[in-house]
Amino acid sequence: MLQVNNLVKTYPNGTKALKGISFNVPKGAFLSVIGLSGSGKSTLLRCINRIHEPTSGSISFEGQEITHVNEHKLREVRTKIGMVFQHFNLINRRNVINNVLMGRLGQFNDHFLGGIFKKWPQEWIDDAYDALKIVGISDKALVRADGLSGGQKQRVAIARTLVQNPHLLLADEPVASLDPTTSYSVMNYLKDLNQKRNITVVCNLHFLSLVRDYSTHVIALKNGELVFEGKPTDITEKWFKDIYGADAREVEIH
Ligand SMILES: Nc1ncnc2c1ncn2[C@@H]1O[C@H](COP(=O)(O)OP(=O)(O)OP(=O)(O)O)[C@@H](O)[C@H]1O
Repeated sequence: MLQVNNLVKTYPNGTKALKGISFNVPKGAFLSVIGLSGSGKSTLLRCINRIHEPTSGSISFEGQEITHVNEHKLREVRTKIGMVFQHFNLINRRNVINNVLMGRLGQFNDHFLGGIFKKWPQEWIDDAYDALKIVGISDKALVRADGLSGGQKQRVAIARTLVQNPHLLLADEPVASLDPTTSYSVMNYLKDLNQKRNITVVCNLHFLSLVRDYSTHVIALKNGELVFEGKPTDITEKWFKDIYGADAREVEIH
């Protein structure tokens, strides 16, 4: 469903963040992207949904080349690609239900002003409450986003993705700022999205224990290059040292 071919990203300051990355993501996969800090993981995700413009190379999504599409087409593509971030990206001064409803914005641009003035159609509001129930925080619907814990914020971000109903979810270190127990709970929601709703997931992760528990496929980046592609069980001690360096020790999250 996603083919990345020879993707290069050089930032304006000359940093070569991606140096020609190629890989395929099959439909229904849970692909983890691993690698040291600075290896290019966030840049890769941001190039896929064009938050950052790739310098060269191509990205094909559901059979369509999306690297050079116009603004109109790009907006349409983005309705099918959800994003979950390390720092949640909620609107802090708005309540939870409004944040969840933001997941519908891209699909219904005509209603944008309605959303801003809180005139969401009742059916959408009902859907948003259902999404909050799925992630277990419907009691927080009317609380401002800045009154939530990190784990609760990430569940709101996942509920926002649920109402968007994307075909592909890009998750950029979704549990990096959460405690281990909350991390597992958030990862389980992502797994449900992947398995029960058949949403393909591409997820940057730091902990290999999470990679082994949740992903079907793995790629590893090192200094902007793809150095490993395989299954989680293929990551041997030798590969671990290749990816993270000879002195690296695995840190488990339980
Ligand atoms: N906006 C930017 N302008 C210039 N350089 C950038 C920019 N964003 C990232 N970089 C650089 O690109 C390289 C890759 O960064 P990136 O954030 O993609 O890595 P990462 O693997 O996601 O790291 P982390 O795990 O710490 O989030 C790094 O050298 C980084 O300093």
